[in-house]
Parts: sequence; structure tokens; C-alpha cells
Amino acid sequence: MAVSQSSPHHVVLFPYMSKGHTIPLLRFARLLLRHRRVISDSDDGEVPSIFVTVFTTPKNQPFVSSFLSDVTSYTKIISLPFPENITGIPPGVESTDKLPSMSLYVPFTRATKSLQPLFEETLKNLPQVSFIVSDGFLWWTLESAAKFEIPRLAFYGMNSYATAIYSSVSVHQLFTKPETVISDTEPVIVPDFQWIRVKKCELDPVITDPNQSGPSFELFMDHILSTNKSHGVIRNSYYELESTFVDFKPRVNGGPKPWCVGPLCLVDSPKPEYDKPSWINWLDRKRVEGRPVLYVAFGTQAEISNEQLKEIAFGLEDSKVNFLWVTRKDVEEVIGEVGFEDRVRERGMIVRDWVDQWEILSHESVKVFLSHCGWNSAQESICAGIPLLAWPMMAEQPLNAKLVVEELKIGLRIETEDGSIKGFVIRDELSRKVKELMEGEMGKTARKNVEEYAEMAKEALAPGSGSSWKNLSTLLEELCKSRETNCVSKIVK
Ligand SMILES: O=c1ccn([C@@H]2O[C@H](COP(=O)(O)OP(=O)(O)O[C@H]3O[C@H](CO)[C@@H](O)[C@H](O)[C@H]3O)[C@@H](O)[C@H]2O)c(=O)[nH]1
Repeated sequence: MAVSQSSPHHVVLFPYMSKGHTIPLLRFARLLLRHRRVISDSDDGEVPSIFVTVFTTPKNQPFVSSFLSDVTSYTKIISLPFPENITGIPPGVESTDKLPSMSLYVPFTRATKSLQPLFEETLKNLPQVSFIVSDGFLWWTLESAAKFEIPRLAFYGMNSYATAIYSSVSVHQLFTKPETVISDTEPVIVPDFQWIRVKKCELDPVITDPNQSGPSFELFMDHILSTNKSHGVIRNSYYELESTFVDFKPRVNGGPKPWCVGPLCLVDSPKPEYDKPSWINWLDRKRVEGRPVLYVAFGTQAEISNEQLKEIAFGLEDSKVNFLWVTRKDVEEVIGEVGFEDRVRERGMIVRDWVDQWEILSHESVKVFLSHCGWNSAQESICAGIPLLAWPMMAEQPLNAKLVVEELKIGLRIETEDGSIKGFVIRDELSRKVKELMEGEMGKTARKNVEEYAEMAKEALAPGSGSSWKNLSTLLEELCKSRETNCVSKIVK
């Protein structure tokens, strides 16, 4: 159905240089194109009445281009050179998954500021921009947008649950009051959500460090301050999934309005006819054999020690389930046992390539996802109706795991030996929980629950009627009016 239109929008997107942040914003580009469709005067049927410019850097450009390869008529990609000579960062590294260690996150993120002058120079020469959506980690883009009087919306990869808990813990200084001494693993009630308990180790240290100073804290504050001055926040989630937390207002005057427009994985491009990769053929074979498969993957930034990787390998072997494991490491080299892959070959496949994770999760053979609970992975699993075995490792992942296990009841949590997030997971814990979720009663309940959320996810994006669809319509109308007012006031001046 064609929607009534005002004049076309030109939207600028600027993703942060990390796959977990870039992928959802590129999917957002796709959603914008799908959303604003008008009947063309020619015989082309419906065409988007919007065009999108994506800013990136040279080494990230191929990934961005291939993601948007079927919508090139409505998208433009501009690369700005990434700075060189940043202490600790090897030359040519322009994405967090290529960093030797995530401890370089602060200098890497700070370095993006040197893109600002050229970004502004380029903006000056672009057709009129209706609004900019840039990653919250690119705090300086607010200043650029303000110079050109363009509304800026911040995008964070986080959901409303994690955002609400972080806000509540910060506002109430749960771990930072001078007189408070709380151990890392002691559960504490979250003031605004009396039924939720968090441990200090489940939160990012910038929230719990009583000193509230240092490079990480200063960077975090820059993100928060620029977000608070933004027009709004784009959230990759949907209202029905976490309504209590979407509605939560941490302060009297609120902050920038959050707009739930997801789940963005549902706007992924349709797969062209292609030669199936070996792992999809393997999953097809498992379907024929009637063997359910556990999918194992920990996103693009997880740092797993060799000792832990070895324990995962043996835990998977002990569980006796069929598994597809995507990992960048050479498992046999790490465990020091040539023949491991051969030994498990009939039941297990290990893949070291970049895969289309959404395609894997959508495959009929996949029944459970052992995941670090990065928000994209967790939400992709929910949308595919797959229960999660949650093993959070860093950032807001522990909170995503709590959402999955405690609120939504769509999975189980892997426990470390000492109860801390960075702690060690033994093979028995892994194989026991895998079997419980793949074969036990808990698995059945989790599956039933997650299938309901998968259904709600589809409805949220239903054209015209879905909650996320309507949110984006309202936002576009609002921004359209603000652009027109802006033009009139410029003419009057
Ligand atoms: O071979 C691969 C590997 C990854 N992916 C995709 O890459 C994305 C990974 O994102 P996510 O699951 O969120 O993991 P991270 O890369 O770890 O994401 C970072 O960014 C997320 C969004 O802000 C946060 O929730 C995480 O904590 C943070 O680590 C997902 O869309 C995956 O489908 C693939 O398609 N193929």
C-alpha cells in the first residue's frame, strides 16, 4: 500500500566502526527505504521517496557496500579517511573486531573525532539533509549536526531494559556512594525495579567506579551529554518485548525521546540465489537426518582465553548434541589436539569464516543458540524463535542475559565457577545446560515463550499497524515538519 507523502527526505547515517553497531544501522537504512514508498509516475510501481547517505571509512566501505548492494539507487556511501598513528592501534585497523584487544576501545573511539572536519566539509556540499542518525559513540557528530541546524538522533545498540537499569543504578548511585561497600558478586536490588537484583560485576565499570574519573569515564560522559542534547534516540527493539522498560522515565524532565523502531534484523535483505556455503549444506543435511542443532557464536568482540576455548570444545563434545560453532580461532591449534574436528565431524561443524548469522538462525535445524548475548545476536535469536543459552562476557551483555532469562523466560544462563562475569566456565556446566535446553522441560517452555515473542516481533513491523512501524511514521512526520519550519525560518531571516 502506498503511503501519503510530503517531500522526500535525505537522511545521513553514521555508524560506529564495529560490526555490532554498523549492521543494525544499515538495516535501519533498509527500513527507511521500505517505509517511505510512493507510487512512481513511471511504471516502476512503488519506489522509496527517501534517499540515504552512509558515512564510513575506507576499510569498512566494502562491508557497507555489500550490505546495501541491492539498494544502490537510493543510497550513497562516503568514506572518510581513518586517522593513522594512534598509539597502540596497528595501522589499517578501522573496526573494533580487528583491534588486538578491546582495552584499546577508548583511544580507538577518541580517534574518530579527527573525522569531524572532513565530515562537516562533506555535509556542506550534500543535498539538504532532513536528519542525521549517528552512533552514540560518535559524540562529536552532534556538534557537526548543530552547525548545519540538522536534527541529530543518537543510535545505541542497546535495548530499553539495559538502558533503564543503567539509568536507575546511576541516578541512585547504587554502587558509587562513598559509604557503600558492595562486593563484585553480591546481588543488590535495583531501586526503580524492586524485583530485579544486579551484581556490580554485571555492570560496566564506568557505572560502578566510585572515582567517576579517568579516560573511560570521560568518554562515557561525552556520549551521554551529546545524547542528552540530541533530538531523540533510535532503539533497535520493539515495545511489546520490554514495555515496562521503554516506558521508564529515570528523571523528571526525561531525556531525549527513545524511538523503538525494531527489530531491525527483520528488514534484512532477501537472499539472492547463490551457492550455499558449506555450513548451510550441513544444516540442510541435519534437517534431513532429523537432528536438532545447537548454534554457538560469541559475536565480533568477545575475548576468550585459550583455556576457556578448550573447555568449550570438550563441553560441546561431552554434551553429545549436534553443533555448529562459529569462531575466529583455530580450535585444534588452541586445544593442542589434532583430530578433534575429525572426531566430532559427524555431530559438529566448526566455521572460521564470516557467516550470515541471521540465515543460520532462520534455518529449521537450529534449535538453541549459545550466545554471548550481544543485543543483535539475542534479538536475532528471539525473532527466529530460538531459545538462548546466555553466556554474557562484557559490556551490557549481562543485562541482556538477565532480560532473556529472568524477564522473558526464553533461555537459561551459563554460570561461571566464581559467579563473576569474567569467571571460568567448566565443561560440565556447559554440557549440562546445553542438554537441558536442547532436550529438557526448560527447553520446551523457553521455546514456547520465544515463539510468542517472535510473532510479536513480526507484528511490530507490520506496515501501517505495527508499533515500531507507527513509531517511525510519527518520527518521520515530526522531522519533516521540523525541516519545513527550519526552511521557512531561514527564508524569513
Ligand atoms: O560471522 C558473523 C559474526 C557476526 N555476525 C553478526 O554480527 C552482529 C554481532 O552483533 P552482536 O551480537 O550484538 O555482538 P557484538 O559484535 O559483540 O556487539 C557489540 O555491540 C552490541 C550492540 O551494541 C552490544 O550489544 C554488544 O554487547 C557489543 O559487544 C550480529 O548481527 C551477527 O548476526 C554475522 O552476521 N556473522
